[in-house]
Amino acid sequence: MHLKAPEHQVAGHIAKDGKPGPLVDDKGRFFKPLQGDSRGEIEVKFYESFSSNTEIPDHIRRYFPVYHGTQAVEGSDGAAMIVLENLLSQYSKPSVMDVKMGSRTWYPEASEEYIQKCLRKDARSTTVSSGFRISGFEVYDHKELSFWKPDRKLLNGIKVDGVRLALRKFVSSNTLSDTSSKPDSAFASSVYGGSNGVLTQLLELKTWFENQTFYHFNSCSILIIYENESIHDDGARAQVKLVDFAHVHDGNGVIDHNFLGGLCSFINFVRDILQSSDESTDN
Ligand SMILES: O=P(O)(O)O[C@@H]1[C@@H](OP(=O)(O)O)[C@H](OP(=O)(O)O)[C@H](O)[C@H](OP(=O)(O)O)[C@H]1OP(=O)(O)O
Ligand SMILES: Nc1ncnc2c1ncn2[C@@H]1O[C@H](COP(=O)(O)OP(=O)(O)O)[C@@H](O)[C@H]1O
Repeated sequence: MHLKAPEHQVAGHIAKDGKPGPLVDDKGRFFKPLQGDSRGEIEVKFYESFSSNTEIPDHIRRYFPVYHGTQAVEGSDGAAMIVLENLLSQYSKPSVMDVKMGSRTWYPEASEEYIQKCLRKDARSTTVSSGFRISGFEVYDHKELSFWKPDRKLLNGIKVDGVRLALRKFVSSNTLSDTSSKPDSAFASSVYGGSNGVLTQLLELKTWFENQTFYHFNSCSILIIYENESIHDDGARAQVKLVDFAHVHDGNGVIDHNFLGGLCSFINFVRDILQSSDESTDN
């Protein structure tokens, strides 16, 4: 089995200081290291529960990576990995964004030290103010014919205006590293709009979150993906997926207000960009 580091990972842990990072194979699978201090265990428990939960409708299941169990991986010093569907395997020039949901990324059962660390990051980013933060993104630059990724440290500190700008850059065709040029939002309607676009998918998820009480998706991310190669012909093939279940808890019959609130807020940001790009094409 030939394994390599994923080309378009936009957030989360990477192989560093002897610790394994995620890997992908050529058969469409994504291997995520089992994280220590119960996180790996919690994520496996979630995937086992979710994949056998017969009350999850198919139209919702498609928003989650397919789970293929766990496996000790030779290429990674025998480390145990969670084996998932590689969400990017069918994309050749993907733009990818990771949006961490919720107005708090901590939960009462966590250690005081962990809560304090989360609180600092939540307050410094748009987590507290807007109910989500952009954790990372990478865009295909149609002018430079290469991928562009903003600096993670800078991205972590952006405020609401920065989020609006990032959401526009994510769907723009002009040179993205040039801070003086205004993003043209050329792909806003093909990526965010339409019956298969991001907004429609987010609204479908919202309907489920308004009712589901199985799980509380603490610190979970929405991954947005689209294809640049086919954007002018076959379309953007935009997909919304949920990833990172290392802090999911039982919902115990209670709505996940933290995720739902963040989702509603994120929907409003996406809708605003769609509306403003419609207005600019009308003029
Ligand atoms: O260690 P850090 O500071 O890189 O924090 C990780 C976060 O990075 P960031 O907030 O972007 O700096 C990281 O955030 P992203 O996935 O990159 O959005 C996770 O929150 C990670 O925790 P976990 O894997 O969800 O348990 C976080 O790891 P832990 O601090 O929880 O180990
Ligand atoms: N199933 C997947 N297929 C493809 N890429 C993925 C998948 N899951 C996660 N990723 C990539 O890895 C990043 C980190 O994933 P995540 O599960 O949040 O890891 P961590 O727990 O280290 O934060 C995501 O932002 C995304 O770029």
